[in-house]
Amino acid sequence: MHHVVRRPFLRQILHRSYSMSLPYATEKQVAVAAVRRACHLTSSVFNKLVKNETLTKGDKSPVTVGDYAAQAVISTILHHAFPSDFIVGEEDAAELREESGAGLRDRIIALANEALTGELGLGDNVEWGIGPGQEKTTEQLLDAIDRGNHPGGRTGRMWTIDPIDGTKGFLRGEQYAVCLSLIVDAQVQLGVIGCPNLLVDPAEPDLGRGVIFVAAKGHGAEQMRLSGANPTPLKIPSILPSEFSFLESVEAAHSSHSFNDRVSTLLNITHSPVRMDSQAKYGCLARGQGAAYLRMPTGVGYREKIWDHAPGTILVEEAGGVVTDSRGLPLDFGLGRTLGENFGVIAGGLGVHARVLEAVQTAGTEQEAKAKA
Ligand SMILES: Nc1ncnc2c1ncn2[C@@H]1O[C@H](COP(=O)(O)O)[C@@H](O)[C@H]1OP(=O)(O)O
Repeated sequence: MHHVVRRPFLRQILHRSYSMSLPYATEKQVAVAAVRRACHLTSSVFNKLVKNETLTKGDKSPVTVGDYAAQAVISTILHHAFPSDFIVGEEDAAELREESGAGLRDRIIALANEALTGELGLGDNVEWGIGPGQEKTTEQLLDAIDRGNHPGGRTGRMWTIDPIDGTKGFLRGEQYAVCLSLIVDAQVQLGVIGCPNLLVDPAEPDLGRGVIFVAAKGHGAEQMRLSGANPTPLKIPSILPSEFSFLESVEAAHSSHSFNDRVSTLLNITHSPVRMDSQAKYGCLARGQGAAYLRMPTGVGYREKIWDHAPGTILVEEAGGVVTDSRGLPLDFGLGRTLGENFGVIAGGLGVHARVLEAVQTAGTEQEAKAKA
């Protein structure tokens, strides 16, 4: 009798301390498992279709194949674990449902099923629709891709998926990222960024490549191996690095290199910027590689997408840094699928961010004066 009375109480206490320690513990496990499988998928697409050039001329780009298949995998896992959550994903399956899309569709379904049915790994759970024997039908996988059509907004639980962020880097065999975030009532609660090509430790190249960055609101940021092993907390150094360099896009069309040059000059930075595709830049910043990430628009009209910044923003903030737009305003993830009125992105450690913001505003004023003259 004594035993029967005590057990629920104990369970209650255990549950309370567990949920106090990490309110989105299950979401974190599911998100890491989904990103890990998608990373293996995109690496295998690269090895099969890009490196070995097995695509024929009429085939769709390997990016398209990887993008669709990775979104199908992540969305399927999320739907099994959290059936009522919404998803804001980059892709929809309209093209794959057309008669002319049959070849592409078959390839994507095969890849997605291969990724979903792989052996269970560290922390995996069969209830998330993964593991041997868990094949899905074509219709189920196309529906999974289409579930990414949520318009976003200020209220509710929604996941953002960018199945291959940094498509140019993916094709060059350089950096790209598989990105996932959970947003609740417009606040990012969880961010996971898988970087299959990123060195585990730039100081020790022998450790190899393949990293997953994870951050949960109020609970810090960490880096782990693709397998989930070796979770290591991340903290942006609070002092100004002696070798200050910016992280910036490789693609000049995505971020103004000349504006960054001017900001560097204003800050007396002598080191060249580190150019890298995708949200791997946020990951590098969070682990102290590069002092700030600066992304200024190259023209008017392009609106940044929430899936391109939600995981990176929480990662940098949880590592002790600050992320704002070029006016110093927080990024607003509650305006729909884009960041709306936010103009540019500045990310950096606490002190560094303030200095970069000041220099960005000076460079902006100069630019406006020049345009008027
Ligand atoms: N004109 C643009 N300005 C800023 N970002 C852009 C622009 N065009 C595309 N992007 C986005 O930049 C991201 C990659 O950024 P990075 O240069 O840091 O690797 C992609 O998600 C891409 O979106 P999309 O996938 O719609 O092409």
